[in-house]
Formats: sequence, structure tokens, C-alpha cells
Amino acid sequence: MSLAFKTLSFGIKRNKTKNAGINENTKKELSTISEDSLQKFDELREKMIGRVETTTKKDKKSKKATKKVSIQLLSSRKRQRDSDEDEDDIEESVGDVEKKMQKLLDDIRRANRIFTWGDHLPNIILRFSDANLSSVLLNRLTECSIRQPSPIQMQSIPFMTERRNVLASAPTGSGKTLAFALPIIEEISGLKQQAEYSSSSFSKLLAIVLEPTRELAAQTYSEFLKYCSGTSITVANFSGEETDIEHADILVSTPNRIVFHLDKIDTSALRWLIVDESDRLFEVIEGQEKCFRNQLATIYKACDAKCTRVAFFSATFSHEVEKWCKENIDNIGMVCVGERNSSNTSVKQELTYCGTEDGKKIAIRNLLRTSFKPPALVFVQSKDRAVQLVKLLSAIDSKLNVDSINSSKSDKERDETMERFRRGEIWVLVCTELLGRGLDLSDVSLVINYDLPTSIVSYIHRVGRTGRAGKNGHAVTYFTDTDMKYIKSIATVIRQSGFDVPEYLMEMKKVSRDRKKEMLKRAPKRHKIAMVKEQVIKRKKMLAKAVAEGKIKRPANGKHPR
Ligand SMILES: Nc1ncnc2c1ncn2[C@@H]1O[C@H](COP(=O)(O)OP(=O)(O)OP(=O)(O)O)[C@@H](O)[C@H]1O
Repeated sequence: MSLAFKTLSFGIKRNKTKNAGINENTKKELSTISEDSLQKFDELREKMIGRVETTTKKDKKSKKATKKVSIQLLSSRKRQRDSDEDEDDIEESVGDVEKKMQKLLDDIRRANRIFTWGDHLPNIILRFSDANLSSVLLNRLTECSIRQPSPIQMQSIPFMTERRNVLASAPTGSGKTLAFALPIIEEISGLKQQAEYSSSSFSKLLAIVLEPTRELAAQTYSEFLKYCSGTSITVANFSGEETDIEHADILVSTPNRIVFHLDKIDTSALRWLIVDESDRLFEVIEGQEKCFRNQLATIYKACDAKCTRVAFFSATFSHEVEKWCKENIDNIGMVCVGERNSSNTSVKQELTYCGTEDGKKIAIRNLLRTSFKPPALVFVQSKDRAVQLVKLLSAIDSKLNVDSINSSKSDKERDETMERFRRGEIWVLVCTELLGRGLDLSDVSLVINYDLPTSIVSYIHRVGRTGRAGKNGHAVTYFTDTDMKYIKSIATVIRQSGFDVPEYLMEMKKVSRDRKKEMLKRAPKRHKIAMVKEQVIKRKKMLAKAVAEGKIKRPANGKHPR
């Protein structure tokens, strides 16, 4: 086994300056807005207010406008200018200030790699207070040490505040949840303060948030609860029969539960339908009636109130979702932060060649024995392999607190395991694709792709479980000779994020479209990691049956070869 094993690690930074400070694990701001820019912005805004007030004093007709002077004045780039000759001077200076402000905001947008498409794009916000959030919400953000909006929040909050449909994509761990939660909470608390909404006859559902897994729904629900405290908003997580949907303002759920209970859900006043992990919820599984895409279509059709807006969020950008949105949704605003479909650059990414499946066992043993600081997530391609790897790791080190989570466990078991992992009682959590997306386990310092992910989308989400909220992380991906034919696309993503991969991997043949599809349907066949008890019993029974039927002979020593 050891002879066959050859490990090569790659991941040395190519460009030290690009990702400088990768080792200091301090929480950073997620956006780049210098104090200078903020100050300049404030000065220009003050000037702008002064100019507009002077203009409006001269124009009796537009007196009311002074009251509304705020950053929103700048939200439309194509403002109508007054042609009155007498006011040319002032108008010009208002125009100059506006231009300067626009340039400053565009520079900040560029520095934060915020790309937008659509008509009449609203400007970014530089502070949460620019979004007219209530003091309750602003205080809550401060209590949670969230000071400055992240790039996705800078752009999607104004989009949603203007009640635009949105298609948004931004790296893993960059604050997409708050990017949609804050404007929803603000809008709903505003509505509930209005008399017509606060009357009990109008307690209708106002927002639905869709998540692909129970775990993610539970996490998003907790996030809403945290930020709704101090308001009269009620949030429900549709995970059990006892959920009180009748009195919920916001409902967080997986699509299947909504579809199942659709007849009980009143969507006639729905303001927002949020499709989180949108590319996942657009996935079609041939021959499967209950695939996400069909469920989403059913829900979308049911949410047809005039006041309903839709927002799609994900860390990975799907051309299919984009095409569908352009064809089916009016007045959509699109925002993409950073390069499309790229991995999080605060995660140090390594590719480790292990030769064979046995090589992977040695590699993980070495890794966990040397530089490992818990907690870690280890991804494998199937639930059987998750159970097998737990057995192997427990045998390597009996003191290593290791467990697995996968879809074969009951809901209760899954919840308990997640809770133990969050509490730090489990150091190494072996999991399948189930935990690949969205989960914000902020202290995960290491992700190991024990089995190669079957797509770059899966790779990006898996490694994104570490390096969240501006922290640094570390991801190691093992590959064997069997994986060689699939490795190029993942190697390319790693290289694009600024990490070294050997040249020969880049020179490998491109993975064909058919092979990619095949990979998505079926991961490569691999040797077992370890025999678990049930498998040993099953094997014994099979052998006994074969001996009884005379298909094989009982060996002289009574033991069959393993
Ligand atoms: N403006 C901010 N400043 C600092 N931290 C933030 C900010 N916004 C959100 N966070 C924190 O960042 C972490 C990651 O946020 P979130 O889970 O929303 O990421 P995400 O972009 O949805 O990631 P994924 O694509 O993996 O689902 C959370 O712990 C959240 O509290």
C-alpha cells in the first residue's frame, strides 16, 4: 500500500501580494471601502443637499422635493434636468457634484468587483444606514459585529428596497443571507406598522424563502429570528407538522414541504419569493417527478400575486437560471460579485495526488496527525463511504471525535449531529453533498475533499464551507489515477483563485460535456474505504449461501480471502 502511495501537494501561492495575509485568521470586513472614500462621499452628499435646497428654493413648484433629499436622489442615473436658463449655473453645479458622486460610487463598485446588468440600476449603499434600515435593525447588526455591508449587500439591498426582481451571485460566505433578509425584514416591519396590515384580518404570508436542505432552512430561519427580534414579525421554519403557517409573516422551507402543503398557504399578499441556492433549485433529474425544478415551478405558479417579487441567490452562476430569468421576469436587476463561478480566494486550496484509494487513507492520516486544527469537514461521494471513513478515522485515532451526517440518518439524528458539531463535540464531520451548500459553520478551518467533487459547482460550494465572513480557510482535495480524466476543470478553478497547480494537470484533455454529465449522474466507482459491521455480516451471509449452494468451496482454514 505504501509503495503505491505517492503524495504531492500543491497550493503554494503564485502571487503572494494578491492574497497577502492568508495565514492570519482575523475577521475582516467583506468589502473594500476606505475611510477616505466614506468621508469624500459624506462631503459630496452634504454639498448635494445644499445645492438641491438652493435650487428648490428658487423653484416653488418643487418645494416638496427638499424633504426627500437623500442618497436616493442619486439612484437614477438619468435624471431630468431643468432647462430654465436662469438656473443653469446652479443646475450645472448640482450636475457636477452628482457626477463626482457617481464616479466615486462607480470606483467603489469596481474596487469591490460588483458587476450589474439591467435598466435603471440603483446605486450601491456604503453603509447600512444608507438603506434607511430601522434603528432596531441597525442596532442588531452592531450587536452582531456587522459593521459594513459586504459587496453583495451593497448592491442587492438597494435593488430589493426598490422592489426589483433580482438575480444575484456572490462568493461563498460573503453574506448573501443578510443581503435578502435585511430588506425583507425592513419592508415587512414597515408594512406591519401600517394600520391596514396590522389589523388581524390581514395576517397573510408576506415572504417565502426556499432552501434546498432542512439544515440550510434551519440555519436561514435562525438568521431571520435573530434579526426579527424586537419587531412584531413572525417567522416559521416549515420543518414539522406543528408549524404555525397561518400566523407566519415569513416562511423558510425546503420546496417539497411547501408543495405538499400548498393548499394551506395563502400567497395572495406575498411580497417576496426568495430562491436561495437558485442553481440547485433549478436542477432537473430525468424521470424524477419530485425534482427541485418541478417543485419550484409549482411554487412559482402559486405565487402569482401582483405584489410578489422574486429574488434568486447563489454562489454559483447558472446560465440556465439567467436565461430563464431574462425570458420570464420583468424588470430584473442582475448582480454578480467577482468572477462568475470562482472559488473563494480566502480559502487556501491544495490538490494532493494520492495515486490510489489506499494512498488517500495514508494522506488523511498524515494530515490529521500533523497540522490539523479542528473542526474539519470531510466530503465523500456516498453515504456508505461516509460510514466507512468514520470507521477508518476512528481506527486511526480512537481519541479523534469523528462522526458522519448523510441522508440515511433520521431528521432527529441529523439535527443532533449538527448541534454536536456546532458545539465543538465533533472534530471531524464526514459528510456527503448534503452539507456541501450554504451551511455557515464559521469555525471550520479545514475542508478535505476525500473524494473528488463531481463538478466545479460542487467543488466551489464544498470548499466554501471554510474561509467564511472574511476569515481564512484551508481546503485539500485528493485525487487518484481514476480521477485524472476529470481533474482539469477543478485544477483550473484553483489556479484562477491564485493557487498553484502543476502544469501537467493544466495540459490534460478538457473534460467532455458527455463525461461531465456522466460524472453528475454517477461518481466514479471506488474501492471500499473500510468494511463496516453491516457489510462484514452481509459478506459472510453471501459467502455462506454460496458455499451452501456449492458455488464456492469452504477454504481449508475456514476463512475466505478478504
Ligand atoms: N456585512 C458583513 N460583515 C461581516 N460579516 C458578515 C456580513 N454579512 C454577513 N456576515 C457573516 O458572514 C457569514 C456568512 O454569511 P452567509 O451565510 O450569508 O454567506 P453566503 O454568502 O450565503 O454563503 P454560501 O454561498 O456558502 O451560502 C455569516 O456568519 C454572517 O453572519
